[in-house]
Amino acid sequence: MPPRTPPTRFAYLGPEGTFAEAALRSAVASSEGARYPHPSVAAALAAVRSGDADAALVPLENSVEGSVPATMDGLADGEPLVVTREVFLDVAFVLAVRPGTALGDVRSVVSHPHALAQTAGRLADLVPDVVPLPLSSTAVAAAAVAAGEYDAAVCAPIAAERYGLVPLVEDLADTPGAVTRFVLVEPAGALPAPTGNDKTSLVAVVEDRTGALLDVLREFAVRGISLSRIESRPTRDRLWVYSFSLDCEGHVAERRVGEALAALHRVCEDVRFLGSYARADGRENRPVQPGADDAAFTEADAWLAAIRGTA
Ligand SMILES: O=C(O)C(=O)Cc1ccccc1
Repeated sequence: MPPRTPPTRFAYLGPEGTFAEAALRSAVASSEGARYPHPSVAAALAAVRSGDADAALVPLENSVEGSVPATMDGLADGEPLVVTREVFLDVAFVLAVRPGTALGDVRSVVSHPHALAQTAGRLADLVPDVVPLPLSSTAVAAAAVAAGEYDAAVCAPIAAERYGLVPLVEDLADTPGAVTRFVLVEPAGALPAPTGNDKTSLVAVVEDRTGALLDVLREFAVRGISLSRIESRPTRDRLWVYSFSLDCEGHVAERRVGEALAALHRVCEDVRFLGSYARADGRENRPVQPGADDAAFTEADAWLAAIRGTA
């Protein structure tokens, strides 16, 4: 495999001050490339697809709220992209206002839907008469409050500072300790080398028939591959036809994972490979079961070749 050219132009869900920017900063040093804010997840992914950026850092899921649909769907559809890295970030929210605003003055609250969902209980207590409004990111919300369009934003402390706001309430999350999983996405073909502790992501579209999901799961189970996430998403273009978005342990370069993907390719309507990348959630993959490691596959190949007289 030729060595990959590391990305140097990074798109992210902007503007400055988003959690996505913080995740990108934590993963990629300034000396390794330039960061370009984009107004939406779709725009950041489009920048990679058009070649304007080499990679995009976007939120994928949150430990409290679940997946970010814009990212799930943006990866499942359109020109293929792959995840080359996952980045975990602790998120802490503040209720940010222009200096001088008191809680009693707050008539509107804005933020990213995930931030609003994770602070819904506290907001209901603090500003019961306000119906929070979703915007494309926490930092765009902070900028809109600074511009006087709304009274308060749910955002990162750093975003409040960046837009000249003050934190009226700190530690706003209903569930403390929430973690968001971001992914670095590159054009299809980028494949980091296996590290021995990797994950593989994919989307499988199955026919509407009895046992279709079981057929998908079986291909992993018989090869001793553990799944770390599975969820269904509507295909959108076909009514009541679903795709399954999943992460499994292992790297596509490993035989058991490669063979599971090849088997899915045979039995599913469609399979989209979404990348193999180093596991970064602080956990270790389960030990590979006896008979499921690469050496066992190679030995079995030799055995079969001998039977067929092709050795
Ligand atoms: O809007 C942001 O700052 C993002 O990066 C998306 C997001 C929103 C809420 C929690 C985690 C990530």
